Amino acid sequence: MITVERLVCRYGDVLAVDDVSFTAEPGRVTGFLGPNGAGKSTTLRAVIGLTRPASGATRVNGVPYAALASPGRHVGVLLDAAAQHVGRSGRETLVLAAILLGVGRARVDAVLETVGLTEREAARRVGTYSLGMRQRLGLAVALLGEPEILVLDEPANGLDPAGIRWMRDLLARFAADGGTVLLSSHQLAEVQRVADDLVVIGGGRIVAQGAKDDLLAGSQDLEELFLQLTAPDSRDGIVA
Ligand SMILES: Nc1ncnc2c1ncn2[C@@H]1O[C@H](COP(=O)(O)OP(=O)(O)OP(=O)(O)O)[C@@H](O)[C@H]1O
Repeated sequence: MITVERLVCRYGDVLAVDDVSFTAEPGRVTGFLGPNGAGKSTTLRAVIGLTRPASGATRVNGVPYAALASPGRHVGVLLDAAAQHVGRSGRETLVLAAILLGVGRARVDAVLETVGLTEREAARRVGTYSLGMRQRLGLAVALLGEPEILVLDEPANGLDPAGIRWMRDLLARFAADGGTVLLSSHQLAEVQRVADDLVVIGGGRIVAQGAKDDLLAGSQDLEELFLQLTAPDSRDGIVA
C-alpha cells in the first residue's frame, strides 16, 4: 500500500504539490491523472524518497520509503525510461541492477521474458533502443526484485498497440495477484480500461478521487470527466 498524507512539495517559490492525500491499495490499479505541470511526477518522486516534502508524508507499507530495508524488493519504479545508460546493453543494465538488488541472475532472464525483450535485443546497446523498447527494459528493471508495489510514470509511452495491450494485461495481473499499482498517465482511454481507482490532481491539488466506476457515473468517458475536472474554473473537487 502507498499512503500520501497532506503532502506539500515546493521548488523554490513554485508550489508543485499542495496538500495532497490519497492511498493506493493492494489488489488495485490506481490511475494518477492531471494536466501537464499538475504535480504528478513530483508526488511520485516524493513517494520514493527522491523529493523531500516541505510538509506532509508519504509511506510505503506503512513506513517511509527510505526506511524500507531493501526498497527494490518492495517497490518497482519506472519514472523515466530515457534515463537508462545508453552505452550498456539491456542485459548489462539488468545484471547491474540485479547485483545492486542482491537477486540472482536467473531473475534477469525471467524479467526479459516477462517484458518480451529477445536475447538478441537484450544484447544491443540501450542507445539503439526505440522508446517502446526502453519502456520494456525500464519495466524489467522495476520487476527485477519481485516487488509487491509498482510506481510507474507514463509506462505506456512509445509502446505500439500490442505493447499497450501487453502492459495493460501485465498491470491487471499484477494487481489481481495482490500487488499495488500507482500509475501516472495521460493516456486516458488506457487508464479507463486498466484502473480500479482514480486520483486526479490539478494545479497541485486533488480535484477528484475514488473508485473509477463511481467517478465515471454520469460521464461519457474518462476524457470528458478529466477535461471537466481540470478546466481552470473547476477546482472544487469531488470524492466518490
Ligand atoms: N526541478 C524543478 N524545478 C522547478 N520547478 C519544477 C521542477 N520540477 C517540476 N517543477 C514544477 O513543479 C510543478 C509540478 O511539476 P510536475 O513535473 O510534478 O508535474 P506533472 O504533473 O508530472 O507534469 P507532466 O504531466 O507535464 O509530466 C510544475 O509547475 C513544474 O514546472
